[in-house]
Amino acid sequence: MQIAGVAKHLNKTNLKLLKQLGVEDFVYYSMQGMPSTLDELSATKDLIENCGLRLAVIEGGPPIDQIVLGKEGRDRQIHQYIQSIQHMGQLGIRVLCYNFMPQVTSAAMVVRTSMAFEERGGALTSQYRKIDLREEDIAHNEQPTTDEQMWDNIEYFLKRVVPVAEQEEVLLAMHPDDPPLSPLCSLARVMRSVEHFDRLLSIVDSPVNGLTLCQGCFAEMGADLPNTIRHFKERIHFVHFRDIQGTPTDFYETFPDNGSNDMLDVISTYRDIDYRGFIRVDHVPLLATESGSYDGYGMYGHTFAIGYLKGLMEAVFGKPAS
Ligand SMILES: O=C(O)[C@@H](O)[C@@H](O)[C@H](O)[C@H](O)CO
Repeated sequence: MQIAGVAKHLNKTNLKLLKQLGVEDFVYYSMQGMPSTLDELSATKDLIENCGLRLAVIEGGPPIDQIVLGKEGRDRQIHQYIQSIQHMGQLGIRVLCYNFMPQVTSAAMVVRTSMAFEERGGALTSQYRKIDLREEDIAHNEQPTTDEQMWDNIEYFLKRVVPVAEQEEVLLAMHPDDPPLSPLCSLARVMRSVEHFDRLLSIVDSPVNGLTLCQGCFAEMGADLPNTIRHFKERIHFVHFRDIQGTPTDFYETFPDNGSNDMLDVISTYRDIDYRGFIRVDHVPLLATESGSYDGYGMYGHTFAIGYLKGLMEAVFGKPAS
């Protein structure tokens, strides 16, 4: 298992910071799409490599909104999706983390009711409380959707994309819905339980059809993390390292050392299943040294969480050879 670093703002300073923390691999993260031509993706890879890191994971991926809701533009988007997977294959980028949340607005994807909940020492973090969610928080013009429509849309997508991913040796890592609750404002969200992930994996039973073990989301589901990791084993293609406190309908995100799960046990479980993929730090609280509003991607918080993760990994795997 290796740490891959993420920086919402892809610039040389952040890349250099990750390198200084001892990170060797990088996650390109954008919910607005990814470089769409081979040349653009190759230039992004060069920028990252010039700072001494490898481009290992694409997160977010190509536009998927039409695919998710089964709309008339979905074949065009699938065509673009296939091309992007081919580009990744050509450039040796082996992991694609994506999600199937209705992408009607960013507010309809990772849904929170507060972005200013106070964690330890007043560090800002996010909170979701079902009772606080109002319809107008997720304004959209879509017709209500059902679970079975969403499953049909996933199947339509996977049947066309998985064969290409197999050929290109690109691992597809479906990220859970966050929060894993459905429907939210009349839109169904199916990636919300261990059983539903089993169904996802069986729709096209290929080794490349896998998941992102987002610790935060599976914890939000109320799932036991070590058992869940053992359950999915080799179909885990990517890991998000974070934690929460609370229940599916009332939780807040925590520092990774301040949540409800035993992180040493969790990291030991990845060793037990011989997980060989990447793990990245996910949402972190906003610290006093930072300005702006909370978005989970402050570099100070990431620096703390990477250090903590490195310590856990050293305890479990031993000191890496220098
Ligand atoms: O901060 C985030 O956006 C992530 O926690 C996920 O929502 C994840 O990146 C996406 O779902 C991947 O497509």
